[in-house]
Amino acid sequence: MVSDSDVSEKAPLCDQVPRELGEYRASIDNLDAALVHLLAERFRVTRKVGELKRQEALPPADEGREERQLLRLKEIATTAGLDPTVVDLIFPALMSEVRRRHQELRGDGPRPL
Ligand SMILES: C=C(O[C@@H]1C=C(C(=O)O)C=C[C@H]1O)C(=O)O
Repeated sequence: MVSDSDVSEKAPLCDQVPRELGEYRASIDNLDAALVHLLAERFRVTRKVGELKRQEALPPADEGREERQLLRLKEIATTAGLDPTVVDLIFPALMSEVRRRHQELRGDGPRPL
């Protein structure tokens, strides 16, 4: 069983963390907010792509484009000093969600029984 004292040791209150940790976390807060804004913008643009694909009767997925983009982003990551495997962890999930939404826009998502 976890007592109250155990919990407070494992999850210190914000005003009890060392100053340096608090500063790092403030940076993380700002960076995470910026990432969410960038993601929102990416999804706004990919929705336009999905609408265009529906109008033009183009397939929702373009595997070649995804592969080229992943290669490009891994090169950028390496230049930025970031382990490129991070790109492989995040972007395929994003692209998969975009494809799912494109399919949904076409009206061929899963049908109820
Ligand atoms: C956005 C597109 O649609 C899909 C989603 C992609 C993405 O999220 O980057 C890339 C290719 C497609 O599978 C596109 O074709 O450009």
